[in-house]
Amino acid sequence: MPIPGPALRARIEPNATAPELIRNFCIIAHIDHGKSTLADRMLQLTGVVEARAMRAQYLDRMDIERERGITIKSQAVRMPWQVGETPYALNMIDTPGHVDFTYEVSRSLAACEGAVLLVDAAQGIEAQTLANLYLAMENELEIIPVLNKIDLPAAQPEKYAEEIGNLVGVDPEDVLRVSGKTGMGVEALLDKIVGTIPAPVGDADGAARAMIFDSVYDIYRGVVTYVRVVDGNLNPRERIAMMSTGATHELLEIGVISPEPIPTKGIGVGEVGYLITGVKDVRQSKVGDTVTTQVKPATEALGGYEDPKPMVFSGLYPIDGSDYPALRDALDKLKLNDAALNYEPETSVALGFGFRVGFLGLLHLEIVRERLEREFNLDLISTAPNVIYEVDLEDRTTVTVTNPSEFPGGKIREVREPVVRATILTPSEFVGTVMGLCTDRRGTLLGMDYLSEDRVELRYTLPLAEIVFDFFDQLKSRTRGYASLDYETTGDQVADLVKVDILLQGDKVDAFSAIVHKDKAYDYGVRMTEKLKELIPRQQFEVPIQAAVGARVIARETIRAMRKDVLAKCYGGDISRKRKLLEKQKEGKKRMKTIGSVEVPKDAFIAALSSDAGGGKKEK
Ligand SMILES: Nc1nc2c(ncn2[C@@H]2O[C@H](COP(=O)(O)OP(=O)(O)OP(=O)(O)O)[C@@H](O)[C@H]2O)c(=O)[nH]1
Repeated sequence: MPIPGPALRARIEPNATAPELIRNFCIIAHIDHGKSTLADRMLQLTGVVEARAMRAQYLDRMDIERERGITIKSQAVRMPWQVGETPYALNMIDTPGHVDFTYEVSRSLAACEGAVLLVDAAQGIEAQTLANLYLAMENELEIIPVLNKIDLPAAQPEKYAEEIGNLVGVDPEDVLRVSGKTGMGVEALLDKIVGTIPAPVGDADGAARAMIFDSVYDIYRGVVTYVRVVDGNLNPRERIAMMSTGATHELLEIGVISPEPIPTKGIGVGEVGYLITGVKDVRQSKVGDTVTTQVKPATEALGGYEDPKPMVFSGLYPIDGSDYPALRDALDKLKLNDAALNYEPETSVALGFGFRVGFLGLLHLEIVRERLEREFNLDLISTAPNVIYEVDLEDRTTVTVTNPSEFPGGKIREVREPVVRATILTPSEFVGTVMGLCTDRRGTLLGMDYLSEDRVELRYTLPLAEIVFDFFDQLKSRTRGYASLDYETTGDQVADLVKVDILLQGDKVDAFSAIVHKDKAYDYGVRMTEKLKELIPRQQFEVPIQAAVGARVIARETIRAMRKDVLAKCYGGDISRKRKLLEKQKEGKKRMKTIGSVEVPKDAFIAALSSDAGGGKKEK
């Protein structure tokens, strides 16, 4: 994408560094409600990206984001906008809409004074609409409610304007109606942003303080750090300090993004821009941290900083053991660009050398796994996702378990599991179905409210282990896609949990072990042995499959031996057919992991848990 020419650059570099001419806002919404498309349209309307250069969802740079149509990394971009004779600089932050990335959303919100709350006019308010609205209100942002996709025949603007008006406390007539796709209403929205969102305030003469709200590794420039300046200013060539660690770096470049990096002479109060210091690891430039200057350091950091904490763990193993060094190097590279990625070496009896990797959630797990396979050409096995358990033993010691194989065998006094507070929005017709699913996943109803005559908000406490795998898929499939989910961790609870082991030919396969509630152990054992019987191909010998709790076998299946050699029917036949069969067999072996003497398909480790995982009863 070419850097804008002098004419455009002149418009982008107005004297809008004055805080009263700056508006910092973000776009927040439920997944797929149109944030990125609206951002595209704003880029075009403000002339920052000419129509011919526009690719749909311009700001979603990662391939996976574009293929999956979801925004993962927040992007900040500065847009010039004139109201009357006055030129303004609008700093827009397009935020991730997925529950895995709530921390990043919260840091983007902290960099703004206002938020465009976008609601799909054909869907209405969803769970993440509420979650992001509450986050924006916690940050005391000015909210501009907007109905999007009003070009859709299924749009019901009157109905949902009423819903949003009740929620945000504005007259439904004041809810803007736009179409990110056609551009209708977007100019009026830009004017409303200037007229409604307050200008940033700060102490221009104070010690510099800037909040990091994104940090991206670039293979050519090293880490590009996105900041919002609250006090003072930052200038090229001065030394800056990270307040969470005290580390200092020389500022090699500073500028604004519009939509590509444009170096400037510095950024001051209220400005949103980027810093390049030459560091190579995003961990040296943490989202939520405060940047100050070494020469005149601030005494107090800006609030809200947290180290990202992994919520879900999974084992990652190369199918081919000789790929272990390549997997380690690939994780080291991904870590440069993903501050939330945690991993450490792990050994499995069944799978060999691998890593126990911590993720923010299931989408984060899938994205990392896809990137490892696609960008580093690795063939991987990932074991079922686990949460962190705390196990108190009779001898007063406590074991932290992130891998079922670490679950202690001794006398257990108490097991604690993480729980979340879940918000589910559903049409009223599915309330019973949703309550049944939550009860089955050991949920406790906290309350329910009718948002309108046919939309209900349900609030549950649920064990994290019961939702990390396929709760969301089950929720969607049982409500014909209409229900939506958001959750946040709220601590832990004591639970009666046991470890269920799976044995192949009498040998325990640690990669298949799982920690489930005692009441669900039998169902889980039956389902896993049945599933594995389906997934593991017949071998030259009989393969007994057992599920056991400790020494007690609770379920078993047997895979009968294969009667004949694949080549049996083509002895004496044409050589090409024989070669094709052997090729096919070799191809098939690449996707297999040999455990003991049994060949297990790599997907068996996840597929075995599919359809109704999480130890739930056999669901209808
Ligand atoms: N008809 C119509 N479709 C739209 C409009 N805005 C977005 N879409 C479509 O809705 C889908 C989601 O749009 P995105 O802009 O990716 O939504 P998003 O909120 O950024 O999605 P996430 O980044 O995953 O949260 C895409 O297929 C868009 O083409 C609109 O105004 N009208």
